[in-house]
Order: sequence, then C-alpha cells, then structure tokens
Amino acid sequence: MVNSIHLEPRQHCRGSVTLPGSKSIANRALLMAALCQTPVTLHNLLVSDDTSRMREALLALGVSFKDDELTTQVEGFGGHWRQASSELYLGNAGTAMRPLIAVLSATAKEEQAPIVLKGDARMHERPVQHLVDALQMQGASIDYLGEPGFPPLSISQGLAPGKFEIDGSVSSQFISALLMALPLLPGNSTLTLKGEVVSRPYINLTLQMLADFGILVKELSPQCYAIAGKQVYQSPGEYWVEGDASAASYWMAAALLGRGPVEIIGIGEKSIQGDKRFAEVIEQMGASVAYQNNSITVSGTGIVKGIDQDFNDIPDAAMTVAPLALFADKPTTIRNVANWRVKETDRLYAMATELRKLGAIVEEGRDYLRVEPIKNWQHACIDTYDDHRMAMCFSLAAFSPTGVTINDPDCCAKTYPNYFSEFSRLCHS
Ligand SMILES: O=C(O)C1=C[C@@H](OP(=O)(O)O)[C@@H](O)[C@H](O)C1
Ligand SMILES: C=C(OP(=O)(O)O)C(=O)O
Repeated sequence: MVNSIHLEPRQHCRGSVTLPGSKSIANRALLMAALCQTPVTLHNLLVSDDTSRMREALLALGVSFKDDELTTQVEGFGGHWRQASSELYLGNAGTAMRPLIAVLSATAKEEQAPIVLKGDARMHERPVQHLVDALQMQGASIDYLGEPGFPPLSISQGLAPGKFEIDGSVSSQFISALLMALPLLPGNSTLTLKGEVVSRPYINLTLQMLADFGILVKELSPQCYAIAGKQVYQSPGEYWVEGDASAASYWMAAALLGRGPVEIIGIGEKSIQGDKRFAEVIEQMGASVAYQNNSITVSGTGIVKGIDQDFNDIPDAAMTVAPLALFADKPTTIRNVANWRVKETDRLYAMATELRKLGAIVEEGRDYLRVEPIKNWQHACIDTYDDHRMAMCFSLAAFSPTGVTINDPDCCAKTYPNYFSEFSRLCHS
C-alpha cells in the first residue's frame, strides 16, 4: 500500500520557518572539506538522504566525521584516500555522483583497485556521458558497467591535465565537477564550455565555494576557465552552510497563497545560491518581499498573477511556479527547462500528469510547460515519482477548496526530511 498524507484545505500561512541547510552547498562543502589536509568544521549541515550518501562515500574513502549538536568536523587527507573502498553507493544524489566521478578520476592511484560508483535505479537513468567524455579525452580510465553513458561505472588512474572541453547543455553539475577536480591534477588545465550552458548559477556557486576553500580558478571568459594544477584545498577552519534557497521557494509560494507574513530564515539578500532569485519571481506573481541579512519575509494578498518566463537559471525553484499557476489570474508558461526530464524523474511529464489530476489544462512541450488556472478543482491523490520536489510542490494544492492527498510524502527526505510537519505547523484552515 502506498503511504500518503491527506492535507485538508488551508487558507492561511504565517509564522517563522528556519530552512534546512542547502543541499548544493552541503555536498560541495563535505567534498571540499574532505579534500583539505586539515580539519574543517561545518555549521548548519543538512542531514538528508543526499548528504548521507555523500558522507557514506567519503567515510568509505577514509574520511572521518565528528558530529555534535550543531556542527560536523570533517577530517580528510587532501585527496590521498586512506582506504579506497571499491564500491560507493550514491543513491540518487546528483551532487554526489557527478563531482565524485571527476574528483576520483583526478585522485585515483595506480596501486589502488578501481572504484565503482553506483546509485539507485533512477540514478542509472540519469546521463553522465558529457562528463565522462570530457574526462576520457584527457586519459581518464572510466568504464561503464551498465548502459553506456550512465552509472554505474568504474574509475581507475589515468587522468592528465590539459585542455578540457565539456558540453554544458544537459547539466551544470558536469562543469562544477571538473572545476572541483582539475586543481588536483599535477599540471595546468583549461576548461572550455560548449553548447548552451544550463543552470549557470550553480557554476558560480562552485566558483565561490572553491575560492572559500583557497582554490584559484581564472575566468578567461564566460566559456573558458584556466585552472592551475597542484593546488591544495585550504581549510577555512569553520564553514557555514546557508539555508536551502530551493526549499525557500515552497514557503514563499505558501506565503503568497496563504497571505503570510512568513519569515523565512536562513537565506538573505547576500545568498550565494541562484535560487534566491525565486524571491523576484514570487514578487512578479503578486507577493511582497522584504529582504533582511539572514531572512526573507513574504506576504500575499491572495491574488496570484500568471507569468511567462525563461527558468533555465533556476530549474529547481521553477517547479514551484507550476502549482502556483493553478491559482493565477491567467495562464503561466515555464520555459527552457528541458533538463527537467533528466532529474529525479521526468519532471515535465510528471508535473503535467499530476496537475491534470487536479483539473488543470496543461500543455507539455519538449522544454516548457503551459498551465491554465483551475476553475473546477477536483480532489486528487498525487503521485510523487520518488521526487522530493513533486511532493513539496503539490503540498501547495492544499490551498484549493478541495485539499489534496500526496502519495509517498517521505520522498522529501532527499533534501527536506521534516517538510510536511513544518507545512502543518505554518499552514492553517
Ligand atoms: O550543482 C548543483 O548543486 C545542482 C545543479 C542543478 O542541476 P543541473 O545542473 O543538472 O540542472 C540542480 O538542479 C541540482 O538540484 C543541484
Ligand atoms: C535535481 C535535483 O537533484 P540532484 O542534485 O540529484 O541533481 C534536485 O534536487 O532538484
């Protein structure tokens, strides 16, 4: 039987919510900390499926962790792994799989056994070919163990510094992965980006965090980086993980529908995450937004304005626009999100299918979704496709006259394990 949660109709959302740590920052910080030669103390580290998979992988490579109530101390060995385990399981964490493919290619030693990276069934359908091609062109010894172009795969020594080229049109995680790995090589490299690069702000997040960990990357142009070899990751001592800006999108949306005010603590105007731009989107959709140093406060009037925009820069937060569109004054179009199809599920298909169950008219394009507001709401049991964002997005349908039932709500543990208890705390009839 499918586990589900029934959400009765809600009209109000108000109060204060503290965001979990950012998944994107947490998994980068864990890996970068493990690459330092001296310990790093991480604050506000997210505890979720994705970060657990990264931690378990690093632990198997010999990295040690000391947790107390508020912090996690990471002690790694500058990439000289002490006990290279031969098989690492990474679940469905793209932020673990892609960076580890590149970093383990850069750190593999001749005397070590090949390392196998595998994931859950969906991870084995998520492409890594552009990344693996770029690494193989520079000598990396990577073998596909299942379908070519997809995990699982096995990695041995062979990667050499030089001129790297990467197709950036499917995932920015490939580029972030190379930016984290190339400084570890014994000589200098350049990295040239090909194709229309998607999810750009995540590359900037990587560059910012590399700088925080003492790694220099020279941006020769937006398409080309120079990366000196033999660099050493420097421990910043303490490192603070910002609240998750993608998770903030659900509270901003709930505040618009439930009028607020909702104080969202953990990201502010100086956030380094691209998804903070969702605050501008929610403003265009009718909310009022006030920025503080470490929080954003959102209120609404109950009126939602339909929009038509390119969301290539913020594909995760963009999903939140889809359920909001059901309440809008006119149709909404979410454009340029082709890579929704290769994430936790085919998100264009899943979103269109489940929105229709509520009574919406939806057009699913190759790379866009057009959603018409609902006139006659139908109660529905929403399938979530093992996709945390499907579960969290559809909680917003509780602001309809019918309420909503969400199947398998626990899949939100990928990035936000207590999301539904927070939803019930903040959102009321
Ligand atoms: O680098 C990152 O932390 C991420 C990049 C994005 O992926 P793509 O670059 O594949 O769009 C995003 O969807 C993912 O949740 C996290
Ligand atoms: C695409 C996502 O995850 P991943 O890091 O696994 O790519 C996501 O969190 O929306």
